[in-house]
Amino acid sequence: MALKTLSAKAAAALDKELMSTGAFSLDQLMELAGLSVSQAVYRVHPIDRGRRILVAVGPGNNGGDGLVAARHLRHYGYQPTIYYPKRSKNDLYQRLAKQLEDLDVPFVDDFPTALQSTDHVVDAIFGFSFSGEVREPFPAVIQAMAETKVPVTSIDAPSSWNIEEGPPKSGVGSNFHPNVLVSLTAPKPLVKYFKGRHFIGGRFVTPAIAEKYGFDVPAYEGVDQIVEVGPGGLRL
Ligand SMILES: NC(=O)C1=CN([C@@H]2O[C@H](COP(=O)(O)OP(=O)(O)OC[C@H]3O[C@@H](n4cnc5c(N)ncnc54)[C@H](O)[C@@H]3O)[C@@H](O)[C@H]2O)[C@@H](O)CC1
Ligand SMILES: [K+]
Repeated sequence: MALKTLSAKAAAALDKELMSTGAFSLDQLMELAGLSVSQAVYRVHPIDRGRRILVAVGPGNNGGDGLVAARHLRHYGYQPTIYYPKRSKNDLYQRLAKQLEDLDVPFVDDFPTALQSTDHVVDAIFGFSFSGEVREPFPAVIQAMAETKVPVTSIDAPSSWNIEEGPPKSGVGSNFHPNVLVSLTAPKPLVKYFKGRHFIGGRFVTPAIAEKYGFDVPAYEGVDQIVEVGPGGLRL
């Protein structure tokens, strides 16, 4: 049976609701989202497969999740490197970047070169608020992720994919098929085009919210922040 999906509009409304009537702060949700992603990377890419993790960080909250994941991965013993070309002036992102700098995590300007010496990539460029055609400087980054043999884990959406309709039919992103996807809260409709390992993360939703938005809270086990589900959002 297929898992219920959340449209981009519903995902944005749910986010807003969690941060208003739900009484969460963005920092809290981002911390839990990033923690989920770090656990998924640990699961699919154990440390003995190579410690070097390149995190491609976009300008919004998807990027923030990537910065948080990088910090947790650093504490697990990985060696993250951050590509963050459009740094936000927002205080939250500045603090997340400072926390990484204090752990001596390097920030690099040249993504294709960094890609040549990494063991795994985390795609934290765009999430459910992406729309239209990919603007600079990200087309070359998406293209490099599409062509690399290094495994890629995408946060919430493969960046450049349309949230409802999946990979673009042509141009940037049409050949981008990441190996792993961590859907936050619930999968987005694009999962039906995704063929890799698929996890749900973001263990912060109440049963009442899940019921209101029409999806099931996955059966997280023990202290896990992620649950693996089938590729296109099918239950395993
Ligand atoms: N409730 C949840 O599930 C949570 C979701 N979070 C994350 O927040 C994400 C959504 O964050 P945001 O709404 O900030 O948006 P995104 O991070 O998805 O992207 C928005 C940014 O991308 C830019 N952008 C959009 N289309 C573009 C294009 N075609 N070319 C270049 N730039 C483009 C926008 O200008 C904006 O700066 C989710 O996907 C998820 O990763 C978490 O941080 C918090 C909890
Ligand atoms: K992404």
